[in-house]
Amino acid sequence: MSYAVEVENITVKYGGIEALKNVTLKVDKGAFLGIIGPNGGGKTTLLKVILGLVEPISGQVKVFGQSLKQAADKIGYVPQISEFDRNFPISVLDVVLMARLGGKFSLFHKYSKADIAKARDILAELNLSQLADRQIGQLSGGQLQRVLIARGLAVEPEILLLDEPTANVDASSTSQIYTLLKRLNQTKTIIVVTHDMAAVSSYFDSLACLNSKLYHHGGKEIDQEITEQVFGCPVDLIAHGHPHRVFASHQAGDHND
Ligand SMILES: Nc1ncnc2c1ncn2[C@@H]1O[C@H](COP(=O)(O)OP(=O)(O)OP(=O)(O)O)[C@@H](O)[C@H]1O
Repeated sequence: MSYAVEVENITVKYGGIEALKNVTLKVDKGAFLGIIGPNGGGKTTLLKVILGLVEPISGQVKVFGQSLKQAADKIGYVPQISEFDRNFPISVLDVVLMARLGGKFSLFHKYSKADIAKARDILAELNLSQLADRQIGQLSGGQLQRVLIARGLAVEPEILLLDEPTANVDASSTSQIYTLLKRLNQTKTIIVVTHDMAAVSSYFDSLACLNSKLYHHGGKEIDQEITEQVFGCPVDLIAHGHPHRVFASHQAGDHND
């Protein structure tokens, strides 16, 4: 089995803060991986290391067996919605088009017909065509999140990394977004940082638990010992009503599911 992403012995420090300690994570091609952990546990940092946006002090990352430089165009990124300035006066179509330029964005750039056609195709695939000319400031949270996914897909990646894609959306948009990701997973490796434990139980096929160190990577049924190590609190505080499905060793009958 070839790995989509191989993170080996990565350590990241921000000044005195050790955000990642010796993290090794090998993600199979075609995986739909959820990364969970407490606030400040290093989840975003790990995504940024995989993207080459944060430089580790030790360790290495490979994507499909290649260096990050060689494989940069194989990865699409959907940042946390809070990192995105929705007051920027730009249309939905332009958000997707800009991503096709990579780092070479210029206000005076003229997009090729092929770029415009591709951006429109992606919007159509995500059922967003009717919003193409809408200013992003006029979108709902769920719509903006799907536009950001469209932007992540604009580079036609083989791997899609998403940071909290359902943090600010309601239950119906959440299920729409995960259904969409599940569909995209038919052709892409998907890695999602999330606090959404319901998603963990119903959508992901594997799970990584991170709190500076990686405590678990494998099946999505994790035991109480791991959750206490990772979160430092009882399971019930994080399970949001889905303890049985998520936590295999949890006592049956403790909760009404
Ligand atoms: N640019 C930075 N400079 C300094 N410290 C940082 C920087 N980015 C992150 N950190 C620190 O590194 C640690 C890990 O942060 P990170 O954002 O990776 O965690 P996270 O698991 O994504 O958190 P959350 O769930 O709250 O989004 C935190 O202590 C954070 O304050």
